[in-house]
Amino acid sequence: MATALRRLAKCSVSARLLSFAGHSRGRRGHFARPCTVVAQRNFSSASTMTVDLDSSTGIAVMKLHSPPVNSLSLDFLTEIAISLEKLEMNKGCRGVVVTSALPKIFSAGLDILEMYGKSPERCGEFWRAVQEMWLKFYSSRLVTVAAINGSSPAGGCLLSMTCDYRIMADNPRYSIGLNETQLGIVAPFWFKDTMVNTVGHRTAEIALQLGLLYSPQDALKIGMVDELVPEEKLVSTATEAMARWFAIPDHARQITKSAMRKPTIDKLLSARETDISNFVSFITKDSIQKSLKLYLENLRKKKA
Ligand SMILES: CC/C=C\C/C=C\C/C=C\C=C\CC(=O)SCCNC(=O)CCNC(=O)[C@H](O)C(C)(C)COP(=O)(O)OP(=O)(O)OC[C@H]1O[C@@H](n2cnc3c(N)ncnc32)[C@H](O)[C@@H]1OP(=O)(O)O
Repeated sequence: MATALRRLAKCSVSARLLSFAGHSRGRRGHFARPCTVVAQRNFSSASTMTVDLDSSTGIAVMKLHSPPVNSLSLDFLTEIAISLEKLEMNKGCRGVVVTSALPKIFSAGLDILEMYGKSPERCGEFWRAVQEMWLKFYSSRLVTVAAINGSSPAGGCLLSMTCDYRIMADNPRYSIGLNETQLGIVAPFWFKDTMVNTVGHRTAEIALQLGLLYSPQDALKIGMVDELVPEEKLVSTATEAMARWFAIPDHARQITKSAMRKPTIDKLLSARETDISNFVSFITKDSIQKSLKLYLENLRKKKA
C-alpha cells in the first residue's frame, strides 16, 4: 500500500507544478482514485490522519495522528503529501488547516529512526519523500493554515512554515524551531530558505546556528508564528483566519503566492538529485550516525 502511494506521489510532480497560478482546476482525472467529497465526511484512507472537508465552506481539516509523536517517517510523509494532493485536485476545496490529533505534540519532526542505521538507498528514498512533502505544501494553490497544538521541532516546524499562516496554542510548555544543529546535523538549504522567508535573514542566522527552540511567546515575537490563542480555540480561530484569505480572489492570491515562493521552489527543483546525494553521504557518515545514536539515547534516557 505504502509503496503504491509512493509511486503515485512520484507520478504527480508535474501536476503540482501545474497547480501554480490557478491552473489546477478541473484536473480530477489525473488520479487513479479521485476523491469524492461529501460534506463533513472523512475521506482519508490512511490510518495516520483524518481529513475532513466541509463542502459548505471549502475548508478541510487535516489531523495528523501517528503516535507517539507524529514523527515524519517515509510512509507518513507520503500519506501527508498524497492527502494534500487529493485536496488540491478537489474543486470544492479552497483551504486546509493542518493540525495534530495527538495531545501536546504537533510533530516531532523527521523520524530519526529513518536516518539512523539505514541503507543509503533507503535514506535516499526517505529524503525524496521529505522534499516531496515540502514541495507540495510550499507550492499549494490552497490556503494553508497550521494550527500548532503542541511542540513542533525541526521537520515539524518546517511543515508549519510551508503554510501561509501559523496559529499556535499559547502554552509555555510547547516549543517550535529548527533545532537540527543540536542533533549534530545541518538543516539543508531549502529548510534554511524557508526559515529566512519566514523570519528574515538575521533571526534565521541566529536561530539556525544555535538550533533554537522557541516558546510560543518568543516564536510570536520573531514572526515564526502569526498568532497565539488558547488551545481550545485553535481550530476555530484557524477556520476564521481562513475567511480573510478566502475574501481575496483565488487567482490573484495564488499568482502572488507563486511569485513569492517560486524562486525558493525552483532552487530545490533544479538541485533535487544533488540534494538527495548530499543528504545520503552526510547522514551515513560514521560521525553523524554516532551523533544520532547519542541523541536517540538521550531522548530515551530523558524518559527513564
Ligand atoms: C551538508 C548538508 C547536506 C544535507 C542535509 C543533511 C542533513 C539534514 C538532515 C536532517 C534534518 C532533520 C530534521 C529533523 O526533523 S530531525 C528530528 C528532530 N526532532 C527532534 O529533535 C525532536 C525530538 N523529540 C522530542 O524533543 C520529544 O520527543 C518531543 C518534545 C517531540 C515529545 O516529548 P515527549 O516527552 O512527549 O515524548 P518522548 O518521550 O520524548 O518521545 C516518545 C517516543 O518518541 C520517540 N521520538 C521522539 N521524537 C522522535 C523523532 N523525531 N523520531 C523518532 N522517534 C522520536 C522517543 O524516542 C520516544 O521513543 P520511545 O518510547 O522511548 O521508544
